[in-house]
Amino acid sequence: MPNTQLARMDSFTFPSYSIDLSTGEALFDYALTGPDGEQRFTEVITLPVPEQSPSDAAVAALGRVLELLHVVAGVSYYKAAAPGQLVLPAPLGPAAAEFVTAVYTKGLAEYAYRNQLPYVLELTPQIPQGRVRPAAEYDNSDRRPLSAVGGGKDSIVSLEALRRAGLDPVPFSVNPNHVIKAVNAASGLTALAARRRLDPVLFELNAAGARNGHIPVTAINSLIAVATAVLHGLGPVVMSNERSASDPNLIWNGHEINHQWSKGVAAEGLLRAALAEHAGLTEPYFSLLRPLSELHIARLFATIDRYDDVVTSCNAAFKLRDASERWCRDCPKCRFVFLALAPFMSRQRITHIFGGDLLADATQIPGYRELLGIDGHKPFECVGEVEESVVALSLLAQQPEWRDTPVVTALVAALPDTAWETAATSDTFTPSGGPSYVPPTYAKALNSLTA
Ligand SMILES: CC(=O)N[C@H]1[C@@H](OP(=O)(O)OP(=O)(O)OC[C@H]2O[C@@H](n3ccc(=O)[nH]c3=O)[C@H](O)[C@@H]2O)O[C@H](CO)[C@@H](O)[C@@H]1O[C@H](C)C(=O)N[C@@H](C)C(=O)N[C@@H](CCC(=O)O)C(=O)O
Ligand SMILES: Nc1ncnc2c1ncn2[C@@H]1O[C@H](COP(=O)(O)OP(=O)(O)OP(=O)(O)O)[C@@H](O)[C@H]1O
Repeated sequence: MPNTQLARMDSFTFPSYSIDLSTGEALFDYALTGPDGEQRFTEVITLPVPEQSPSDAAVAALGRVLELLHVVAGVSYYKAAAPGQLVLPAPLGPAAAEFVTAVYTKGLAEYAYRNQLPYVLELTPQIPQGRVRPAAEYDNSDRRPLSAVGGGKDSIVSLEALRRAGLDPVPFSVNPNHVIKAVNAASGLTALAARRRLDPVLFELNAAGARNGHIPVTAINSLIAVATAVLHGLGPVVMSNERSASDPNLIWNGHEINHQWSKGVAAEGLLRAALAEHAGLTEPYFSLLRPLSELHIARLFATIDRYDDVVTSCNAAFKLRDASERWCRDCPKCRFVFLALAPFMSRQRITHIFGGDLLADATQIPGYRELLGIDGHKPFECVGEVEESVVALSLLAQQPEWRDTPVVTALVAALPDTAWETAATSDTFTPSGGPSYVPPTYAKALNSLTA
């Protein structure tokens, strides 16, 4: 379909979804419609099939989770045209409606900003009138947790904390690539995986110049994880989203633009409430690392060495096409993670993990200036707060192994005196007292890493 026609699309709808429990394959249909006709899409999500048939209660709860997933996974196709009307397939209660609205507005905020589409930030879904049948309560809170694994340091910290605390986690990933498979192998635990196949038509439209941009992928992965946990009779989904994920990159037209919105604490609260209301799940989902800074997580990661040969946090390794083998060593995430880990491990160990030494490379200085808030705004990537970067630099500046490297020397000279005062009084290593949904049974799990 030519892009002139796509640009005239005025409505996005959700014609149907279905699941075949014998194969785990769910089909989610979407449609963009306008005066020139219709563009249909089908996304295929395949859940792992359990050995034992799920109970009737589990199947009922699963159906409700998939209803939410159908609507949320539509963001990938909605964004190809961003019509003004978003017409939901069925009535929703207030909590589910609030969550879905937030996914399409706050979750697409970076997309709206980059494409200069301010109305997306104010989108109000059209929700069919009618009563939503209340969900039966489904309490799986005391079962084994499903621990989402993304291949990076954060999910490794959670997985090890849960394991050492005796909570017997099951690793889980969507579309595990070679990095995730290697992390799972290093853990020695038996993992579950779901498959997600975007409609290839979307890539054709993208190649032809359709609107494109960032989507709240964690909201989609999270619901796939919850669906898998319910289908397998497992307990809560444990995420590894840190406190800095809640910080916006910038403010635009009075709205917060946050690349990591669906990793933030507000999204976590909305998803939990939607799952409780719509699917009856009492303890479905939380982030174990929510109270911690990235730097604090990096310090915990440094205490674990069994994943050094495989851990990879660089997003370039997770592209659908032309992915990098491991760390690309030239993106904001590689720069930030290197800076965050360096104070807590030897130069030899970190150089082994990354395949190179970023602080010895003067061409990295401009990128580090952005992370430290000297130039530009916080990059649109999963990176910590400016204050965390400043604290990491202040630690490196005191270490003989690091203080004379070209990058550390240049950055120390560039930072204003006020930054050092901020670093000296920083609460980076104090868990925040802000909102966190970690249940009491799990709250002490992180101590198992430092004990
Ligand atoms: C790996 C990556 O960073 N991808 C982002 C990149 O996309 P690119 O074209 O370079 O590569 P692909 O990921 O292979 O995507 C190909 C096209 O498919 C579209 N698409 C992909 C996944 C999906 O669920 N829906 C889709 O429509 C995509 O738009 C591409 O056209 O740039 C894109 C545009 O900015 C980003 O949307 C891609 O981000 C992925 C969805 C992704 O998985 N990104 C995570 C690594 C990521 O950014 N995570 C954030 C958390 C964000 C959140 O709120 O969940 C983080 O860790 O901070
Ligand atoms: N493919 C995936 N399948 C399931 N969960 C995922 C996947 N990718 C990321 N996640 C989860 O989403 C959350 C955010 O991912 P993120 O990439 O920030 O974490 P990470 O890979 O553990 O660590 P790092 O921040 O070092 O990259 C984490 O809880 C992670 O476990």
